[in-house]
Amino acid sequence: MTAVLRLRTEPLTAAAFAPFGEVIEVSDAARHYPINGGSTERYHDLARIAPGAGGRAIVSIFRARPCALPFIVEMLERHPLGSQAFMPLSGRPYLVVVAPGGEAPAADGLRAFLAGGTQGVNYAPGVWHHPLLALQAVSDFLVIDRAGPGENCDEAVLTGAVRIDLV
Ligand SMILES: NC(=O)N[C@@H](O)C(=O)O
Ligand code: NI
Repeated sequence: MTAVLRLRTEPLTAAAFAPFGEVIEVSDAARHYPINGGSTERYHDLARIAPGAGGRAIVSIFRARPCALPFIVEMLERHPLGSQAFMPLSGRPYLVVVAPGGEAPAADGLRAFLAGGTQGVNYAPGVWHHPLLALQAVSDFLVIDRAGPGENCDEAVLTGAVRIDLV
């Protein structure tokens, strides 16, 4: 029987997520100022989009089916050559499961965040993360990541007898 490590989700905040990248959201903590004659407030430069050398930043939409809970995390991936940003378009929460960069993700280093429906995330290059985990219903996400030469997706199976059970 595989041991199950129960990983509780934590709220997504810029400070808590800082080791993994940025949170993309309307926040008074961000630099913001009025534009367009005052009709619009610009929340400026919220994430470091990094297409890497020879890469190009591309914009896509992911339509994701919801995952069932509790969710067993068995693998993570990373994009060593560029960042990857997700911005929810459907207004629903989703799960963000990450581990610090490095050769392989360690199960005891995993963090699980419950992202709100108006919070995006930008994974810095090389940050281990689980592929998109929508919740509740089919949800759309705007995705900004990298196109270009080179292999930009490493996958790692969580080793050891530990599986992460998100509750
Ligand atoms: N495969 C793909 O484009 N998406 C993943 O990288 C992901 O993080 O969801
Ligand atoms: Ni990814």
